[in-house]
Amino acid sequence: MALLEVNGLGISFGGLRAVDDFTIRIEKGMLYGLIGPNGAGKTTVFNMLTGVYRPNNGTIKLDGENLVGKNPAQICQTGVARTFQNIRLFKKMSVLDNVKVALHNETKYSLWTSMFRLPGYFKKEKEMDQRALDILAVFGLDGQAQVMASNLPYGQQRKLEIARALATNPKLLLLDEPAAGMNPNETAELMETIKLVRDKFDVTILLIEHDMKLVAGICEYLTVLNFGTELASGTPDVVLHDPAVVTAYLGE
Ligand SMILES: Nc1ncnc2c1ncn2[C@@H]1O[C@H](COP(=O)(O)OP(=O)(O)OP(=O)(O)O)[C@@H](O)[C@H]1O
Repeated sequence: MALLEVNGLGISFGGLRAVDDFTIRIEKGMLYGLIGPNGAGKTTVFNMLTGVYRPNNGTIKLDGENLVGKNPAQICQTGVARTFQNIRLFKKMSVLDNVKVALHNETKYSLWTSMFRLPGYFKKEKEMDQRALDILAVFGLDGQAQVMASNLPYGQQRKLEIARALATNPKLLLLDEPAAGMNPNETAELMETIKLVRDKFDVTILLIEHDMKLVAGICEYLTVLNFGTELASGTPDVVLHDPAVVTAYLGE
């Protein structure tokens, strides 16, 4: 059984069929790319996978568990985490706290314990500090744990977003244009980080990206969307040379 199985997914906004009959299977541990021209429906697919939009048609299964009809918090608990096209960090919070907020997904101490700061509270907080620091270390951000998120350079803010998503302990990580706004050096570094994340956190990754160097460099399989429907699917060397895909990108 594939980790993610999506069949016949579709959604309309008024008269616009934004996504139609979208079908995808992603095996555990895969690095999968979802690409396509602007407005093709890629982010809408992410919004359906994460419960932001409820699809009009189709099924979504993660490890065999149905996701359609669950809300975003329930889907996060099931094991799906995401980052956004535009950075959505808690800008006035420290780097460490940005990650700790996501760890609260699994904190189990009682309201009583936290209100009265009982010993269990401090023990749990210390454990969480350490877990957050361990995650940050993978991104080389542990040294900046106390820095305010908004004071990090752009490339590091993007990494912090990925670190925060990982703190929810996902099976499936969705990255929406992780290289957007990055310079070539930052993008090259990000490519290594994404590969490291997949291996170190034993996570499956589906990413949307316009940077074809990144897509060709790290994705093992691709699906191309165009006007809400699948244009092509396959390995990058085949898909990126497909004349229909080239034409869609050039807008001919
Ligand atoms: N909430 C909404 N209401 C109305 N139309 C929407 C809504 N969300 C998305 N759309 C439309 O659905 C289509 C697909 O949009 P989407 O953002 O998924 O494209 P995309 O492939 O992610 O594009 P980009 O690469 O530019 O981010 C667009 O025509 C968009 O305007």
